[in-house]
Amino acid sequence: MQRDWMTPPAAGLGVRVEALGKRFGERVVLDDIGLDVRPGEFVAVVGRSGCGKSTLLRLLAGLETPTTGEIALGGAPSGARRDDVRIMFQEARLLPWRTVLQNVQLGLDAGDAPARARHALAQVGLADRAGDWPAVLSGGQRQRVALARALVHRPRLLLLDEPLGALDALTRIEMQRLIESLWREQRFTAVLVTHDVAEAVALADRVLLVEDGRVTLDEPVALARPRAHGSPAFAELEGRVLARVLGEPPSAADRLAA
Ligand SMILES: Nc1ncnc2c1ncn2[C@@H]1O[C@H](COP(=O)(O)OP(=O)(O)OP(=O)(O)O)[C@@H](O)[C@H]1O
Repeated sequence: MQRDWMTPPAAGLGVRVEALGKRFGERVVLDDIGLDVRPGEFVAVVGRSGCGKSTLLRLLAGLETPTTGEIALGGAPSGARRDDVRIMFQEARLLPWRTVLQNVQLGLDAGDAPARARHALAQVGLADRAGDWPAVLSGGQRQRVALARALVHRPRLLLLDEPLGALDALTRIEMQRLIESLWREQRFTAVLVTHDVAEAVALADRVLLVEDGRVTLDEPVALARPRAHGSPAFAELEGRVLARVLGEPPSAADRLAA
């Protein structure tokens, strides 16, 4: 029988951020962030280490409170954490004394929780590992479990804080493909923080650069999906965004294109 939780959620949540600032003591981390993410859009945020990317994601998740400015999710002012907004980190953060299935069903009401968790595990290709302990999984498999733990709540906004940062290059590309196919199927809005400009260009509709507490670049990625790493158009865009992240002057070709 088809159940509600087997179908994708109604629509992704739109995100609107205005004049967002965050200070920790005297340190101004975010100064004046403006951001508009359409429902169902996939946006990547890049920037140098320490520029405040994770802080921005934590603010969107309701894990931090803004010092100044406003965040609206789905048109409503955001405050506390909400169930349809999930966040995934670089570490899977699984409970080692619980099985894979128990980790995924944490936080669900009893009833059909095991069936929902199994469904989410199947979506990430781990249907046969439900009874395993986290310790026997590879790093990539643990991140799949973390992804299932987010998906089981049918998120309308998925926040991804460098979730593939600790994986080897091949596993990373496999996981990128999995995230992209789930995003296409489930239609959640996605905001990905990554150090890897190629990952941002592979997955995002737009790449944003955060510098000096502001968004200083908003680059649309108009390449057809799935995107071929290394194609000339991919490499050109990746090189251009990377140069901006590193603060290098534009090349002659960029100046002509601008
Ligand atoms: N809870 C906190 N208390 C004090 N300072 C903090 C706190 N959280 C973050 N910061 C500071 O805010 C700045 C931005 O941190 P954040 O983790 O958001 O950067 P990031 O761009 O995600 O960095 P990275 O790419 O290295 O992960 C850093 O200087 C960090 O020390």
